[in-house]
Amino acid sequence: MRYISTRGTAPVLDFRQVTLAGLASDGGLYLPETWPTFSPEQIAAMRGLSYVDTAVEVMAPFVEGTLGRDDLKALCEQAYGRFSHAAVTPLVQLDGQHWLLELFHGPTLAFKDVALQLLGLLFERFLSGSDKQVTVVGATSGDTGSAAIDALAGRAGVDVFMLHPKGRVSDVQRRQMTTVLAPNIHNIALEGASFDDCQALVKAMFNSPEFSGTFALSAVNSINWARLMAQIVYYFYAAVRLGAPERPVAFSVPTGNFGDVFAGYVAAKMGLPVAKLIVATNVNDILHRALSQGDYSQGSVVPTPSPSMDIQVSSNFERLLFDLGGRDGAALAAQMQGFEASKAMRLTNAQQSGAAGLLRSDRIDLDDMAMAMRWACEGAGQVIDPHTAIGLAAARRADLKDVPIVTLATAHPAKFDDAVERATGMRPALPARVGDLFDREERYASLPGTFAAVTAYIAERAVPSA
Ligand SMILES: Cc1ncc(COP(=O)(O)O)c(C=O)c1O
Ligand SMILES: N[C@@H](CCOP(=O)(O)O)C(=O)O
Repeated sequence: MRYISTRGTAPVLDFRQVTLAGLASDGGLYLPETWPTFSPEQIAAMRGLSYVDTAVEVMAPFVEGTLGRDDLKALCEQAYGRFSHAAVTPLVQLDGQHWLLELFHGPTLAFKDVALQLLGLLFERFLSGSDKQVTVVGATSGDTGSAAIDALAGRAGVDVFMLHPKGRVSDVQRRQMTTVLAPNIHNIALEGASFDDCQALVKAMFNSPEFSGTFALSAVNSINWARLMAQIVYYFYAAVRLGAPERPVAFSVPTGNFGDVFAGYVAAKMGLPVAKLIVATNVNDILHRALSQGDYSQGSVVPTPSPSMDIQVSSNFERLLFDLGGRDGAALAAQMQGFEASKAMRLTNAQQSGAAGLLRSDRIDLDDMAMAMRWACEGAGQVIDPHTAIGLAAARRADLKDVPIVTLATAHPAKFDDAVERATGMRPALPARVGDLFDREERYASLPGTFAAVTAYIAERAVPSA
């Protein structure tokens, strides 16, 4: 499989190269040159497969030329062996139409583990035997950071510099990052910053010829294609269990950086019968405005009880616009450069109507979020986190008849215990597997959110490429 950039001019890469590369050198994002597809018979043959075997079927076409099926299977067994549920991503029925797909049974209690446990092993595999030292620069609103740190702590050949917006992640999220004291892990809390500011700094580092020429930069955010590839798997796994390919299934996805829902879009391109993908946002609703009105204009970020979705520039939306706009790299580069200059853009008619076939969106406010948490708790005995509640609220008012709707349960409720308690009166306990999180020493740097301050901090600690 070969990978191309959304902006058309970066070199074409193979899977190993794209995994280590992160952002493309033309500022774009990598994606496969063509979408592999499965016939209904091939999808039907996934019935009864374990999560690992489903993962091998779904991901094999993307790693072709770099990893064989046996190697891929061994990596998946190792990655998903750390999950606390035998089904890895189990389905839980709420009522006659609604299901939760629990994605939080990994080591750091959020869906990010599904991809990052594998990505950590891919880094190890692709760097072994070389003396290359990779500098991972990442931005997090809480969950990517903890999952990436768990996956990469102590690994040879990788230093991790993780930026988070100071005071805008939950206590559990922060501690999951800052109590990991491995020497290759560096947490940076950016003062007065939002996740968008952190993400913009990361992209600026990739786009700086001087900085990216000095360090072998790599990414663990969903700008890295391998992240999305691993997330496609659970759409197949869930839909097949609910009757695909004969019965189409809809998914409701709590959305911020548009990575998780883009993985669902790819599953549909690969032949999975997806009735609808519901893009559920909180009040930081740039994606809802874009999909419902064609207006992709950046507002300022409002802090909410679903902090991981407090995002107003959704990186992976670029991948969707590229695919829907006929894969014209030059046109997309001009559109994105216009957005970067003015913080606003209109979707083209082709992009808007292309999206409308599969995607619909909704914006969920605080009251609707709290109501969904109470409904799940009182009606179905399920305590859910605020992000999942946003997905569930959108699913419940989607008006899709006769179709099972699966809401992606993206985080364990205990990661957001204060918000859950406020809405439901129940305070979820942290699972034993996270251990004595609140007794451990924390270590992180607090820095002003400027390019100069952050790059100076990294340059003092990272190993320059040869
Ligand atoms: C718990 C949780 N739910 C939902 C999201 C949104 O996912 P995405 O950024 O892939 O749209 C995130 C962050 O990415 C998250 O951490
Ligand atoms: N919600 C995320 C934000 C980063 O998203 P990513 O999927 O692009 O890594 C987080 O928790 O950090």
